[in-house]
Amino acid sequence: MFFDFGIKDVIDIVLVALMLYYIYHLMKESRSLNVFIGIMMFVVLWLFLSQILEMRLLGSIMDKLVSVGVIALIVLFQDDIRKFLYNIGAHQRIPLVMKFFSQDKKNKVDKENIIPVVMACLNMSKRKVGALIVIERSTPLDDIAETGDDIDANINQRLIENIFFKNSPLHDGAMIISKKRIKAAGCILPVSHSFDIPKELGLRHRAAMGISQECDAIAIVVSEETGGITVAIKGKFQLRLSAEKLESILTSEMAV
Ligand SMILES: Nc1ncnc2c1ncn2[C@@H]1O[C@H](COP(=O)(O)OP(=O)(O)OP(=O)(O)O)[C@@H](O)[C@H]1O
Repeated sequence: MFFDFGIKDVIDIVLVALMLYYIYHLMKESRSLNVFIGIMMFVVLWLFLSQILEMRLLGSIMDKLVSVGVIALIVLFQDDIRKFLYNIGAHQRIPLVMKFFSQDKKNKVDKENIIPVVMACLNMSKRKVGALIVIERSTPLDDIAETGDDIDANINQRLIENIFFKNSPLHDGAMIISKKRIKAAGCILPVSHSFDIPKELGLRHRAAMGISQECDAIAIVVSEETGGITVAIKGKFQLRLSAEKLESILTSEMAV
């Protein structure tokens, strides 16, 4: 048995080790480290009892628990599994595939649409009007848009400012910009539970981070408290932006 051990087995072990390390990191981030340790202890005990000691009765009971446990884990960790699969998809994308699935070039938000967004953010920042704007890229945001109210209007600076005006019925929640249109407002975004977000940033920023972690959308926040403009892209914040910087980020990101 020992002599059968070959290069394939080494690769197998390395891949399993990498997978366990990745799961360990994911669970640590989502505060589920104790669950991970519990699962590992159960698996070691199961292998020891059923494979090494060959206890058939206990082994078969544990086999059944493992098959039910896998379903329970999928339900318990559906958000983390989703994030994990999204990360794999995002890293492995080949440019050609990306081109195939992404929006038509003519539907992509361009410079003409970026200016009104930037100007609206600048004005709202000066007046400390809170705002949360999400610009769709290759991942469709239809499910998010459905949580708010349909707008379907041209991207217009005054309309954006009007929507986020404090007494407007749609000022709460996020605005979705898709295919050169303001698609919806008052939308609910997934909130990030990351520990890395500075404590002074509240739910609006957490919601921007949440959507940017789940897809390739660009989220812009204007803080009601400080007037600061922040952008969240792929799980990273760029804080305290000037209008010029916001414009250059949007222009370069939309060109990708
Ligand atoms: N999940 C969410 N999806 C969309 N919008 C949200 C979500 N959670 C909170 N918001 C928006 O954020 C507002 C609350 O902002 P909060 O003061 O907690 O955030 P903040 O990050 O500190 O921003 P600010 O600096 O503007 O105060 C809500 O009134 C709502 O409009």
